[in-house]
Amino acid sequence: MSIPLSIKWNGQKLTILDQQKLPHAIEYLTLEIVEDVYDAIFSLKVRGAPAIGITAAYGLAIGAKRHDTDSLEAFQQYVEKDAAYLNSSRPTAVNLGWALSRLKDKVREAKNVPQAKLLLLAEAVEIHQEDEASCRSIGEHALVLLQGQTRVMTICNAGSVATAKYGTALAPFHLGSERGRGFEVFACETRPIYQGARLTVWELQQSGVDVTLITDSMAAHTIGTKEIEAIIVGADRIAANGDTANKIGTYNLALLAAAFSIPFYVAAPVSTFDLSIEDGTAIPIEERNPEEITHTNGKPVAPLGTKVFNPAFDVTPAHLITAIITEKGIITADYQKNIFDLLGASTGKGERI
Ligand SMILES: CSC[C@H]1O[C@H](OP(=O)(O)O)[C@H](O)[C@@H]1O
Repeated sequence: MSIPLSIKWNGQKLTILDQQKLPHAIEYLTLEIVEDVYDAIFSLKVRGAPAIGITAAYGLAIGAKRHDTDSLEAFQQYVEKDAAYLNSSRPTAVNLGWALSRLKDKVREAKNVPQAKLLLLAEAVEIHQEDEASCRSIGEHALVLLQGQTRVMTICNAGSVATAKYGTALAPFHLGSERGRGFEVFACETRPIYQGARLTVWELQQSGVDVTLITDSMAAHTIGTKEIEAIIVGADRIAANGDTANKIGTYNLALLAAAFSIPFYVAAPVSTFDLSIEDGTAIPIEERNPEEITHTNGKPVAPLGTKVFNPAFDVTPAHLITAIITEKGIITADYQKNIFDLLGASTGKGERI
């Protein structure tokens, strides 16, 4: 797979692929301080639930290196403050808070500040490496599920650049291409910031996958006329009952899948599950700058001062989801029961994974 990695850590330096420059430029940014990481996440230079979590983890670790104190208590307070700041960059993807929580837990194991700093960094590297393995496993499980299905639709970008590597929803296409398993993918452009047109199309072309770009409003007509056989999407937060938050427009596709009686799959690592919430009504939905809708290339399209509603995500009810594909396996309804079975009895209600 010849797609540039979204996140690089060389032991000293954190660099990210600037996703706002894709697909026409491959540029990496070095993030040196916590504020750089916050800005990179907030401005979607790095985006995608898993990639956000990995980047924030490194951000917390590099930020902690700058805290010169011998007091472990003071150090832990600094880390808590930095983690809260990074966690405020975007509200919907649970991977952000999940990754930061893992690092904060590690600090509590430390006996002194130098050890705490090493533990933070080691945990960030661990999260990064785990995600690559998880995405590859999701791709393998998804290939099994998609057997006999060639024409598949997706929305947004749940691809390699949104993760450590391979992606979630796009993982089967990247892996399949390496094995001569052909797909015809129909990518929704994903207004208002075009993750589908800019990122998914580019990724799949890099992997030699047959990809066709459509506007979001073409989805129903395309499913019917092109005889789409399945829809597969990523996720930003999955509640205990299986309700799933993903890019705005995903709910539309789930309704269309039901109307056309085709399967609707969610692909996500277990780090995207948030068992502390019963259902999707508790998932915070990010609302972004109205100019993402009123402007194109910085120029106003709508009349100035137009009232705008710009939610970046929607929530698909579990009953519209055919299966959730994770690195640990595939789950189907009854999600409430099967999610806990999949994750083991240790994750009781109210615990994050
Ligand atoms: C595997 S990426 C998951 C998820 O994140 C994306 O949102 P954004 O581009 O705003 O970061 C999109 O919802 C993907 O499906």
